[in-house]
Amino acid sequence: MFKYKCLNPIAKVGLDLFSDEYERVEEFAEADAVLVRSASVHDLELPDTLEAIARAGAGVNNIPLDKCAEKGIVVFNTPGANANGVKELVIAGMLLAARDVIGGINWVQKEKENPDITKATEKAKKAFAGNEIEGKTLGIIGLGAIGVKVANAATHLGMNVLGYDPYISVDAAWNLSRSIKHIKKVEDIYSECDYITIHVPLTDGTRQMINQDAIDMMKDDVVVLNFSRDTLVDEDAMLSALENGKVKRYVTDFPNPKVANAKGVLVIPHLGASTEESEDNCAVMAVKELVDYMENGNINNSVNYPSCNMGVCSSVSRVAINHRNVKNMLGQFTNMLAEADVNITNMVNKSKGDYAYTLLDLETGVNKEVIDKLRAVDGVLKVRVIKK
Ligand SMILES: NC(=O)c1ccc[n+]([C@@H]2O[C@H](COP(=O)([O-])OP(=O)(O)OC[C@H]3O[C@@H](n4cnc5c(N)ncnc54)[C@H](O)[C@@H]3O)[C@@H](O)[C@H]2O)c1
Ligand SMILES: O=C(O)[C@H](O)COP(=O)(O)O
Repeated sequence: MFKYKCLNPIAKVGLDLFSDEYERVEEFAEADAVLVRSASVHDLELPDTLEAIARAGAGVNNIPLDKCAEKGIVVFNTPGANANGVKELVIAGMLLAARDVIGGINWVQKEKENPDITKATEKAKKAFAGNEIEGKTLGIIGLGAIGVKVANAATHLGMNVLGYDPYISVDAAWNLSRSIKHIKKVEDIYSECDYITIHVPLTDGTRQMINQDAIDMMKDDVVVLNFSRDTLVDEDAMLSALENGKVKRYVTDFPNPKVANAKGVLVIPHLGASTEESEDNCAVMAVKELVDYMENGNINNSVNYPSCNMGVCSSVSRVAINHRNVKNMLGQFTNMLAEADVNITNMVNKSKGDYAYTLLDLETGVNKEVIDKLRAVDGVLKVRVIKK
């Protein structure tokens, strides 16, 4: 029996994929596996029993990835599963910034008891007029699952699209419309675009990426959209730029006390992935990842451990070892098994950064003594007997 805990509500269609072998628990401390959306895991004490955390979503800055890796806890996310939901809201954000639709709707609410509202509308509407986005230039920083979808959709709306991503994946490049101009220097995005949207993960390298220097390079009346994370933008610099008219609108999906009431900022309450479709997609992908890891030891879409897939075990037993990426680990494991007279029928050893993972299929079962010896190897972080 596996125990799982949901730190946020997770769509039923995903949770229904757990078989009777899984029990939902209320206590984090009891969980073997955890499902989470944006709740912070940083301040939680990670129980020794915890094997895996699946983020039903893209951003993993709410999870202490290294701390988890160090405890042999594999962290997954669900790449692309909510990208369409975000793409649609980014397009909406551009349209809401281009014309004062929200100001107009608020005006109607104020005038709703006015019997002459029809006539008054025709006088008042010029205050809410704006521009069209067709023919304008959109710059996209980060061409991953979301950036690519935004880029392709914007070209269909008649925008000129410039894209910047020095680490673009082959898959993303294949999916990108050929009409998108590949930009090699991010400065060119800043200086050439009427709309700029940022779709990169929050890391120490991207924090405050849109800073005063970046804003200084932008065209007057630029619209900046941030559906990634608030701290990617120096919001003090952004508010000054709105104040002095350099930036026309800042559209953000991340309310905080600084922007919530600031003039010129359109603040959406983190709704990018809050569609039934995205929530379902993320939940299904996250649960499948957890089940495959718990039952087969396979790792798909982990952000702190390497991908590793040996399918379903057809040998007598399978052992999974999470360990540091240092030399001679495999040699020690195979020697120990040979000494115990256990034959290896299949194995995979993969690494990602400082961490590695070894899956071993064995011709016979292994006793506790061998498992304890494997656990005692310097650099081993976790050993799991997947199949006895
Ligand atoms: N508002 C929401 O509800 C919502 C929903 C999903 C994702 N997000 C945020 O959006 C981010 C992106 O999501 P995604 O699904 O597109 O992720 P992704 O991993 O598919 O794409 C991120 C892209 O950013 C690129 N990148 C990284 N550093 C860069 C840099 N310095 N300059 C340019 N490009 C860089 C990567 O190469 C990658 O292609 C997530 O990390 C998350 O923070 C928000
Ligand atoms: O990174 C993400 O996937 C988004 O920010 C969505 O977060 P949510 O699952 O809390 O809506």
